[in-house]
Amino acid sequence: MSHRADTGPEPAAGRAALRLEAITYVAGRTLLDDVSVTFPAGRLTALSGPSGSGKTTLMSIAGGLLQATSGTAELDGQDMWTGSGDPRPEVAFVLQVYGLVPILSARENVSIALRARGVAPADADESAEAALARFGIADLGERQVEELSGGQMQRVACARGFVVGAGVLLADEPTSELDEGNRAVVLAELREEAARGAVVVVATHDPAVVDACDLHIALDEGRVVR
Ligand SMILES: Nc1ncnc2c1ncn2[C@@H]1O[C@H](COP(=O)(O)OP(=O)(O)OP(=O)(O)O)[C@@H](O)[C@H]1O
Repeated sequence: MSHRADTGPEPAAGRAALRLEAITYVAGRTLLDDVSVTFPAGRLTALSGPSGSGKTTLMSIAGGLLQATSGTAELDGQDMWTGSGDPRPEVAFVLQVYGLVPILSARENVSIALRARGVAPADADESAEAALARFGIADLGERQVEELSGGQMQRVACARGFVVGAGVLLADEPTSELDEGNRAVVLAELREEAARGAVVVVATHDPAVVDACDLHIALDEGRVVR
């Protein structure tokens, strides 16, 4: 793990960290093998590794979407697995396949993340618009998601993940469809979320994204290799 003390804010004293201890995940074969990693609050952590190395599986366990076969994933001593596959409300994802509702508008897709957390619809819509603006797509709010390009969809997915102000933000390849300018925007926003004190993890194949992070964990064939 590399520590770049010269970048990013100092994590607030006593902030929570997301700790994964001896995580093994078996689905026909062993996809994760005795993985122990800590994702600190207030830091941007890159998770790299070849395609199929287990990044998405590890993030799914870290966020409580998937139950590990053995081992623990805890935030401040609290188990991330709630027993149902529904993540805790403080967890937000930017998913690789976006997970957007194609027939809803961009704004509605972002707004529902807040409505699901009990935010009143008008307030949720207002925050959704602001979140779309963070990613330079304020003008696409009314457009149905199925009419958008891949990169535009990815930015809607970012807006939906970021709008929550989550304690734990898990972004799976959030820049894979983006040009350099938009990648820089997403990186700056990830940095902002960490500065707010969130645990921020970004799975990526992109060396420029790894470089922009404070910490770097690499997987290969389900094992931590750095
Ligand atoms: N539910 C499942 N059952 C069986 N195998 C699975 C399951 N989910 C993922 N896999 C396999 O586990 C391995 C790790 O997948 P994962 O999606 O975690 O990798 P990744 O590092 O995120 O890859 P990529 O960079 O391509 O997104 C792959 O070989 C994949 O085919």
